[in-house]
Amino acid sequence: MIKKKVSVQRSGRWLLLCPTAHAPAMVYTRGAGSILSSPVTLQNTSQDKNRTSDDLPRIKTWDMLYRMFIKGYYNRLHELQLYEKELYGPMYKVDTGGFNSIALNSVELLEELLRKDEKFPSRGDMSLWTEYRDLRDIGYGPFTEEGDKWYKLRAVLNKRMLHPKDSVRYGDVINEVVDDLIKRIFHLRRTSPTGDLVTDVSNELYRFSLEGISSILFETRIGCLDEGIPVETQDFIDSIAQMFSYSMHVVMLPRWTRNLLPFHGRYISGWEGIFKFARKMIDMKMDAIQRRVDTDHEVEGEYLTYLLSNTKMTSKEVYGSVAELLLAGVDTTSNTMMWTMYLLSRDPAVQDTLYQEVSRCIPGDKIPSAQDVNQMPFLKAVIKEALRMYPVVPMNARIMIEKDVIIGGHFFPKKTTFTMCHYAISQDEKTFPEPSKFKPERWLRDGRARPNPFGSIPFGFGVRGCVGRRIAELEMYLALSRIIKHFEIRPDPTVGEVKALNRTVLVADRKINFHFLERAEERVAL
Ligand code: HEM
Repeated sequence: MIKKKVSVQRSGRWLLLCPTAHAPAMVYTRGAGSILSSPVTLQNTSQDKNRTSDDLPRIKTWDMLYRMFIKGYYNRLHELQLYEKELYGPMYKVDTGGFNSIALNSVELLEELLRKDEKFPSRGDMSLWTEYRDLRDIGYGPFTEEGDKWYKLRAVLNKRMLHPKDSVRYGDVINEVVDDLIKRIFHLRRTSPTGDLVTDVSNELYRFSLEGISSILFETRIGCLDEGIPVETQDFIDSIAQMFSYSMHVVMLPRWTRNLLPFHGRYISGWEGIFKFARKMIDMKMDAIQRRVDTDHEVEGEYLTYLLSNTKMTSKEVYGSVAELLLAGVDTTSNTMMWTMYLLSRDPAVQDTLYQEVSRCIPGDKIPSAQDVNQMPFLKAVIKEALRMYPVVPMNARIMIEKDVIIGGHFFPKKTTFTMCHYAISQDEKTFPEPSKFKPERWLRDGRARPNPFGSIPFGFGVRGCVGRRIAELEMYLALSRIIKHFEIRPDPTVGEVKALNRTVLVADRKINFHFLERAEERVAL
């Protein structure tokens, strides 16, 4: 709550400029291949001190192209990590002319790198995203900003978002959206031919996630879960899809094709649509705040109100940051929920354990609150395990900008790019026995030895880690606990076995349907 009289600034800037960061799809969609056939083991001995990247197994352009386009890894780059680890061991060099990096593919090397990370960690070139902002003079957000400016921006954005106790304040807002999700599941299954089937669940979860994150970031509902989505909201959804789907063309095609081919124009028009909507929502909030200030009323609100009235951010800077928070917070959360439900649907025993915990902690018609979630360790473990098996951001990057670094006994000069193979690392049976089994219990703090924490870090690590982590977790906990309370989720046998594709994030290779069987003891009026 803001008590003092505040004025909403509309001009000036205190940050901006500097390329970088990542859209998970862009930075992470580089792959590789090689001519080496036997595994290589790296040892950390004193003689390694003088080793450099020249001593590492090397992957060249044609190997990469062969693997991606002939062997079909283009869409399955996460699986390529497993394949390459078999061939080259835990550290290898990707040297494809335009893109050079050192791939780290073991938990030890990953930990070593992240513990040596710099004060202002960097993920790499993000000009794809900054270009539009430069064109329209919009501020950079947490993804695209770098260096000291990024650090200061994160200090502002982290407040009211990153601390576990911060997420509690969004519990009621999220629960309203969860109410609508549950109602929508009831409606969809009722109107299905079998009376319990919901088709294309990913799409429903996308709508839920977008509504959830928008209701936090815009402090208003945008109607994604309504029967007929409002036209403006639909345009916004289409713009997001358009921007992402034309990103790859923009990355792959040379600049001179931009005036000849339609792709770059469509990419830019996707951004236009995103910012048109975001600007409208933010301006509406700003006007409302200004009206209250002008009439000497208290200004009340949460995240957006805080950004607009408690920080020195200008509206253009707020547009930039809010748009990036929003884009980062939809596919990630919705696909994690989808994979979690997929795993639960195939494992009735785990699903039942979860149901027992949920119904014990939230008996009767009680709606779980953010605090109640802390009484449900198995619920948390289920999502943690789903993120281990399907880390929606399966690969990430770091560039050591300022300093040389030694990793795994090898010397790397500053400006070296490292790719972190999170997917393969989280499948390593040394860290996770029976890695392909869905075993949430491995995360319980019940006296058993816990896995190396770097084995699965789905939200990244350190000061550059995910800013939306607490919100994403709360959304998933509140939604999943309610779904499991009402329904037993069963697979739709007509769908068959689902594989993951490495697109913007890890997505399913087909539309997924579930049967939602209403639990007799939970039949409550909605
Ligand atoms: C299951 C859900 C999510 C997962 C698995 C996830 C994962 C990640 C990962 C792996 C990173 C990179 C961290 C690093 O480089 O160390 C990241 C960054 C980021 N995430 Fe998330 N994320 C999720 C949800 C969200 C949500 C809901 C938001 C917005 C509220 C969000 C906003 C961001 C932003 C802005 C960054 C860039 C931070 C920076 O560079 O300073 N994410 N996320």
